[in-house]
Amino acid sequence: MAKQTPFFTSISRLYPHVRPILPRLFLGLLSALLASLVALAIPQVLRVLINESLRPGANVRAVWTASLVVLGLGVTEAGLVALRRQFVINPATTVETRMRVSLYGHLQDLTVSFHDRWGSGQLLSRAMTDLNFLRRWMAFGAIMLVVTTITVLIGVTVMFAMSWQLALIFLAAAVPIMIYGFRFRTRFSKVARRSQDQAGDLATTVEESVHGIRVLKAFGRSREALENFNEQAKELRQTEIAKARHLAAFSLVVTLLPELALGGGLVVGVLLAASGDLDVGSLVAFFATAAVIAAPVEFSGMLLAMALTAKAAVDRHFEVMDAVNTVAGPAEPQRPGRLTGALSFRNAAFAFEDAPDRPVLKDISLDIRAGETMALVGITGSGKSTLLQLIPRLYDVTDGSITIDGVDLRQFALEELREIVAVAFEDTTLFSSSVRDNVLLGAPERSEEALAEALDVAQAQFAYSLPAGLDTLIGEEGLSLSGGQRQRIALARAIAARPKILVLDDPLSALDVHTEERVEARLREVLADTTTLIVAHRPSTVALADRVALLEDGRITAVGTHTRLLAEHSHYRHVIASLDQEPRDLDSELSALEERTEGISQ
Ligand SMILES: Nc1ncnc2c1ncn2[C@@H]1O[C@H](COP(=O)(O)OP(=O)(O)OP(=O)(O)O)[C@@H](O)[C@H]1O
Repeated sequence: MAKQTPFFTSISRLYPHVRPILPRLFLGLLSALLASLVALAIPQVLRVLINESLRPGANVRAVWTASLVVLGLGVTEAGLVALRRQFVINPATTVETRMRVSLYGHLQDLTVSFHDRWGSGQLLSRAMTDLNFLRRWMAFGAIMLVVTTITVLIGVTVMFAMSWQLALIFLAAAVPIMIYGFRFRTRFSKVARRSQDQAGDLATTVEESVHGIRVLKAFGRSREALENFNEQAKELRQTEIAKARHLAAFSLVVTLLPELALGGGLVVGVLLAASGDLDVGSLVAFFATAAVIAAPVEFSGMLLAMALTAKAAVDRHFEVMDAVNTVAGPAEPQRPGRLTGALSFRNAAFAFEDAPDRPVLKDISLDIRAGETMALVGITGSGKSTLLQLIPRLYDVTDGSITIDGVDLRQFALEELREIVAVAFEDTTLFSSSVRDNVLLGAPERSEEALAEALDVAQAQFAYSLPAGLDTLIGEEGLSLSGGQRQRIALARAIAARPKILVLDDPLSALDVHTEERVEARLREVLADTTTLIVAHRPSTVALADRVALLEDGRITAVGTHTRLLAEHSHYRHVIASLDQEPRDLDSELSALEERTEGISQ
């Protein structure tokens, strides 16, 4: 459960965003306040009207004048309400947009560890629902809360001025309202927060099931997914009902008590008028004033509920904005004197944030020479993908260091590091845009040549035959590509970035043998002067490498050529044998390799 902060501490955090629009908000507030004061003035005109027109020999012109004044005040009040809207709606949408953009920017900066922990729906609901609510609160709820408070205070003062005895009856009704209001605030805050969090969880479930719709259908789990969703939706409904109940109970109190005061006040008022202690005009004006402030008082429950929901929205927004980006570039970045792409791990270790005592990578020391291609081999779960993700600093080492040409990754400007290192993961993500944009995502220059070469190396020529060629929309909202096609586009994206260091996480796993052979042939040429670390799940991928590093339970246990490791390392032989789909005779393969190597060296 998030820790509760006082209301004003939370709301004051909006100040930097609201500051630029404060003058317009203030004008909006002023319009709303004037509208309320005009409404409060009407009973005073009524008082004069009654006292003047009902007395014997009254002047008929005075009746007309007073009626016209009442009409004029009514029109002015309507005009001022419209003016409030005019003043605040535009600036409030500006604040909403700015906060949304800064949230999105911050989410882009935050670490992968942060995104591992946060459900996408929670972030979605913060970016959309919470900020949408905050806009409506700034433009209406906050202003009306201030105006209502001022109106009630002025109204009560006017009522005291007209008859302190009657006003005291109304004041007595206000005491239980305030006590109840305090309890309402505490209870409502909790359910408001709970409902917003549950709405976020519900959004995560929708997102996940839409994303995984094929799996759910294929495994016939749609019914379970629906039941799970139904449960979550019911929980949210219960919370919403609890919210509505709290609000209804408070609204009942704020409506009923003034009505009771009105009844009691009427009896006392008539007695005062009968005894001559109060003139009839003041009696009517008193109750007309009470009627004017009755509406804001009744409305106060809703306004308070809006304010508490807005506070929860602010807290939720800043929970994300306060998350610190631990993977940031240094204030004074360094770069190597000469960038060759030599990559070194020095006693590097890594543990995920949720399991700090169980390091996934331990004491990794590995040197990959500039231009060298090294394959990373290990059984499933040994930490290969995790190790690759350390290189573009998707995660930071928890111990030791990784350097490029002697400079620690953490000393590079982050943008520069990510220009030096390009990645292609097995699980490819394509964006909702054209093939061209997807491939050139990280390219230093958006040239047709770079695009064509990258597609050629990745053997992704199929892209030219798509309905709109390279301008075909792919990704979530575009054309669906096959797994192998997606992988080749992702590989082309990594190649088009022309990195010094290429990090490939089993990028050919979905390709058929022939396409894989062609990609490998072209990759060999490209990789000639690019330092490459490639996770290999197939012996054919291992064959691309100059040397192989064997990862066993998070440790590098052997480094060498494929031939040497086959000859000397039993676990390596075991891993290679397990990678192969076809049964292989490793001994005869080794003899053949040795013969070939001897032939070359002679
Ligand atoms: N985000 C994460 N949070 C916590 N633990 C994780 C996370 N990602 C991976 N792990 C754990 O780290 C270990 C290594 O995972 P990793 O994906 O690096 O293995 P791998 O060698 O690439 O496996 P595979 O060959 O199956 O892809 C696994 O035990 C996995 O459960």
